[in-house]
Amino acid sequence: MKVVEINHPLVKHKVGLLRKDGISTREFRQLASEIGSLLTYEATADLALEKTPIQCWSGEIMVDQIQGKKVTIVPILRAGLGMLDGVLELIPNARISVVGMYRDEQSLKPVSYFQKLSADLDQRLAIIVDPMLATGGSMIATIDLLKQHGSTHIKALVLVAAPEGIAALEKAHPDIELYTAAIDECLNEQGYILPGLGDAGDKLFGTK
Ligand SMILES: O=P(O)(O)OC[C@H]1O[C@H](OP(=O)(O)OP(=O)(O)O)[C@H](O)[C@@H]1O
Ligand SMILES: O=c1cc[nH]c(=O)[nH]1
Ligand SMILES: [Mg+2]
Repeated sequence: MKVVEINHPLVKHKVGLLRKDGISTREFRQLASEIGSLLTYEATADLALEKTPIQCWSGEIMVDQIQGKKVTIVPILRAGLGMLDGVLELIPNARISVVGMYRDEQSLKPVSYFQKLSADLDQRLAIIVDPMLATGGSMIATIDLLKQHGSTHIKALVLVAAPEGIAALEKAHPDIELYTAAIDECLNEQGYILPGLGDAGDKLFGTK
């Protein structure tokens, strides 16, 4: 599995701000979205281009356009919504496939509760967004679902990844690519990432 930890200074700076205890909902939302944009920029660097004729002011010319069907962005509810606007800033014509998944607090296993996927998944790049890769269970279940519906080209964008989650993802889906703004130390006994961000969904939605 290709794992890319983004070391761009803007990303590192923004992740540092995200970790601050007592951060406001507004600031957490803004930073999650901004880092979502920066991760998207990196993750789309290898998209294939094709030459297309256009009428320019100076006559007909050939310009570069992204090849193939439109990308589908896959936010994992709830917390993935916090990165969606940032991805759409760079890919405004993307399709969106919504997957509802929460992690059972006791078993730490993912529980699926909603799905509404784009058509023609077999012909689109799928970019999954979720701030946290902890045990990896939610991401693995989402990729299982996308593959069952035909996806073959998948990239996952997360703000913070735990080594345990990366290892589990690599075992289950070695063919995907993971882009993360930080690889942290470990999980605690409750399955939270250390040092991590705390509960990203609660921080984005102002719950708890
Ligand atoms: O890698 P895992 O161990 O599966 O944990 C990560 C998942 O946990 C969080 O979601 P949560 O279950 O808190 O749902 P929420 O987004 O609705 O808050 C997070 O946004 C991931 O989806
Ligand atoms: O650290 C973690 C782990 C799972 N979900 C979160 O929101 N944070
Ligand atoms: Mg949560």
